[in-house]
Amino acid sequence: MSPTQSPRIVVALDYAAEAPALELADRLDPARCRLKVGKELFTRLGPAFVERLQGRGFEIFLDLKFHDIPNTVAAACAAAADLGVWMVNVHTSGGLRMMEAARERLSQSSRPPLLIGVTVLTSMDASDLAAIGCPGDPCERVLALARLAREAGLDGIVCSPLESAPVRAALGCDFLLVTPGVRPVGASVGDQRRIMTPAEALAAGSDYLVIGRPITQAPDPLAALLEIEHSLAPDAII
Ligand SMILES: O=c1ccn([C@@H]2O[C@H](COP(=O)(O)O)[C@@H](O)[C@H]2O)c(=O)[nH]1
Repeated sequence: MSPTQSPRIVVALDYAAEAPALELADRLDPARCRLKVGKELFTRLGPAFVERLQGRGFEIFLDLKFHDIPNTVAAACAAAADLGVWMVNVHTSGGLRMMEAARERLSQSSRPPLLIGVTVLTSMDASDLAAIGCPGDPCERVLALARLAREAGLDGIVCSPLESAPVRAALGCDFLLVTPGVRPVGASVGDQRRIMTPAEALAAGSDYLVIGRPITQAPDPLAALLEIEHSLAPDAII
């Protein structure tokens, strides 16, 4: 990969403790991937852990999926901006005013992170949605929430790669599609429900592939990452 190219794989550092997470980070190259810090490690280790990773040169997706009243979410986004993260996210189901408040507050930051809206969790299928009172096709719901996120001025959404092509067709190219629910051929699906392979996800129009357990739980995480990169080459770069 040339230095001018930007990595499209975001490794989800979902570990129960700092040591294995840093052990993996120390084997990874910030030029080849970004890292995602989510609820588990952030709750255990806090902002200092994010700073340690940033100190090693990694751009960080702070995946805390803020979902609260507008004032609270805006303030949390400002805190994420102060931490210097690359990307932060909120739940689109928090509504237009909440997303607008986050956008507005980040516009006051000198170095705002990308602001991304979570649509329908990739662990949910149509029956899960129906059970919470939202019957219908997950893709239709993702499209509706994506339009709302765009109206609020967000930079993009989290969705399944299954929705990348329809969202691209509806909303165009200048809207980031961040997709978990990525499983290499043969990998365990786990709790994910709406999935594609890494190559399928890129071909469908995903900008960033969020991949956790297929890398972090592999006997050799670095080899697993390299295998995924090879499955994507030469399109794994932007
Ligand atoms: O809809 C969503 C939103 C976020 N995630 C997060 O992505 C990773 C996926 O990890 P895997 O081990 O590759 O399943 C994880 O941190 C989730 O919290 C998501 O999966 N779906």
